[in-house]
Amino acid sequence: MEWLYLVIALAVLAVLAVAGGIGLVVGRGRRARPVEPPRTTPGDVLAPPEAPDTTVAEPEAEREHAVVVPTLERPERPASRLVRLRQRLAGSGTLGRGLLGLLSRDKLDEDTWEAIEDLLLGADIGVQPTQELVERLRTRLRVEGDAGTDVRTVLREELINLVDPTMDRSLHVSGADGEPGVVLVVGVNGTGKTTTVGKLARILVAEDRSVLLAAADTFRAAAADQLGTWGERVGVEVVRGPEGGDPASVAFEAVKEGVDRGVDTVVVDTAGRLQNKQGLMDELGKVKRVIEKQAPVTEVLLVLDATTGQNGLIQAKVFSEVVDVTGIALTKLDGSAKGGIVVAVQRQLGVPVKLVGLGEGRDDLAPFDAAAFVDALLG
Ligand SMILES: Nc1nc2c(ncn2[C@@H]2O[C@H](COP(=O)(O)OP(=O)(O)OP(=O)(O)O)[C@@H](O)[C@H]2O)c(=O)[nH]1
Repeated sequence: MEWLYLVIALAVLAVLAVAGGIGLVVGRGRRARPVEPPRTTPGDVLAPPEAPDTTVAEPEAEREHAVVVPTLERPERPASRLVRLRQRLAGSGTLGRGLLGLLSRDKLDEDTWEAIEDLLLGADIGVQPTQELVERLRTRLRVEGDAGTDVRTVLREELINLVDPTMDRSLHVSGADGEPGVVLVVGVNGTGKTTTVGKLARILVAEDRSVLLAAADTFRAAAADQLGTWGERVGVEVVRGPEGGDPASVAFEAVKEGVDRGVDTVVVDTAGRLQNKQGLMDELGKVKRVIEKQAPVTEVLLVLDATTGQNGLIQAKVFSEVVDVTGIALTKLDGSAKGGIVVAVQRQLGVPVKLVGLGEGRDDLAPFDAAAFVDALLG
């Protein structure tokens, strides 16, 4: 009989030992594993936002006891970003090269001037600015041509005039009396609004500003997640509400939080549903009104997709009638052979282009500069 007790006791001990072993393995498997992020150096073309995060994600239920050490990225400083413009505008190079080729002909006859006009119109510069530019070039080349003036120099000067170097292109991201600056970002769906908010947050962080983001695009749930990912990478928090909730209340909470915490800038992403002008006016009007119970909106940025040409301009016009737009972020300029849209949009909306989107990389948003832009066009 004793031998039977002995066998049972041994069996129980064996089972306990095996169970303990399994417990240990599961416990280890639960820990988060920080991953070395790719180095961000100026000039790098970074991966699109969908690139893997800097920490290995864990299932929600297992996250409770995990210690996640976030590794923050250091975004590129804005000053060095415009150098990428030249190569990214390669598609638009046809405009610069084409114009220079035509203007350098021995004889500038009517056919040549017509071809110049066609080239400018094809680059979306718009009818009125095209006529003005052609008139200026005709006069200057007639008067100065014989004196041996360089065609390229004349064209460069006139294009810069057309883009207007006198416009104030500074972003108003600071509030008065210690209040945060509030940047309201508006525009049609798909123009790159949320991406631009994320990229703008990086520009502000690169300039050592504290930032809070508001996911007031409650219409598209993924937009808030998208912003969360952008924010996480650079240590910026996102205030969000329930899906389908009131965008104005999210914006209000974010700006309130910004005031309470004393952050430098709050950037508010909005939904760009263009179902009708009245609906848009009601929604954006309300968002702006409730924000201003906390702090004035210092900048209203309209995001416009450069590849949509005149169509995009018509839609953009509706937004500019609904809110007082103070600056334009022109996205996807890298994919467009129609750099002339910069001139058309400024003329039609009467507002300066302040930022340009140059690609899907995280730091592919640059402050706009008229001379650098024209130099990139001329190649
Ligand atoms: N090539 C290029 N792609 C861009 C640029 N800016 C944004 N995109 C891409 O455009 C697509 C749409 O961007 P989103 O930011 O989701 O657009 P959205 O306007 O917020 O869209 P909704 O949230 O639906 O209103 C994404 O694939 C972006 O990566 C740019 O400057 N260049």
